[in-house]
Amino acid sequence: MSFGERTLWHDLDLDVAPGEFIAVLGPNGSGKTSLLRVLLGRLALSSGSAEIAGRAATVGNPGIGYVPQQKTIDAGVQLRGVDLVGLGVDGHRWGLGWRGRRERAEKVAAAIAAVGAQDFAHASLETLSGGEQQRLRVAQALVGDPSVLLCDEPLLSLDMANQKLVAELVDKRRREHDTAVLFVTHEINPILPLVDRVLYLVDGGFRIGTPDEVMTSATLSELYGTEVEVLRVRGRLVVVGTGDEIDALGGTA
Ligand SMILES: Nc1ncnc2c1ncn2[C@@H]1O[C@H](COP(=O)(O)OP(=O)(O)OP(=O)(O)O)[C@@H](O)[C@H]1O
Repeated sequence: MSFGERTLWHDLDLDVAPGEFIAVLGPNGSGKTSLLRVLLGRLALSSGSAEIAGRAATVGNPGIGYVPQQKTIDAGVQLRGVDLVGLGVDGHRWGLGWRGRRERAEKVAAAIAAVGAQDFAHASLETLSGGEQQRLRVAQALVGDPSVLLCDEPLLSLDMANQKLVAELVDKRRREHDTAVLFVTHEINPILPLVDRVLYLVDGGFRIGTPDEVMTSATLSELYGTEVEVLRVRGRLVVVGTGDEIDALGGTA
């Protein structure tokens, strides 16, 4: 994938199995969101191909659920949680008659229940906390019964309890429905126990493997082209020396 002279990645060959949980890591501008946009059919590859369940990536693929980067809901937007989740329903599938409307409402209610959002789904989104809004965004992504779930920084600006809750919702989905997950994040620790493989992008290069294979001082030093240390502190991974926001020292390497 290139933009003019700039190559985000090349020779990237990634096969994601049903039910697999892949964390996509990398510094700002390394191409994580671009990778999701390729799979969503919103960005064309410079060369090569991207397929979802054997079909070329296209816009509006009902097999994909997408949790976009969290944006605060603008004050004055009178959208409720049920409306947001309803936007994720593929209209054609449910028809327009009362039966279609009832099936649609049942789907929306089931998705809201699956993320435990019944108590606040009828409130205006602008009145909800970041964690509550994020649970509804996950419900919106799941309501179409996707076989692939793409998540772009879904834990951003959530406290630890809500990070855990949202990560567990995604994990439950892939375990119960064999949904493959690509999870873009700057913070691997909240999802470390769930991750099968890591795709780590840095400045045109990448590594793919289990967290134990990729998250090592040797591998990341090679990838960043500078001395990087990966430490394990109380079960958490601490990365030092990258000079970017993944760095435990906050980019002051
Ligand atoms: N349509 C485009 N045309 C030209 N350049 C683009 C386009 N889309 C993205 N880029 C560039 O590609 C690079 C990768 O962007 P991308 O948003 O994929 O990075 P990212 O890894 O998701 O970053 P962040 O962690 O900051 O969200 C950036 O330098 C961006 O400016």
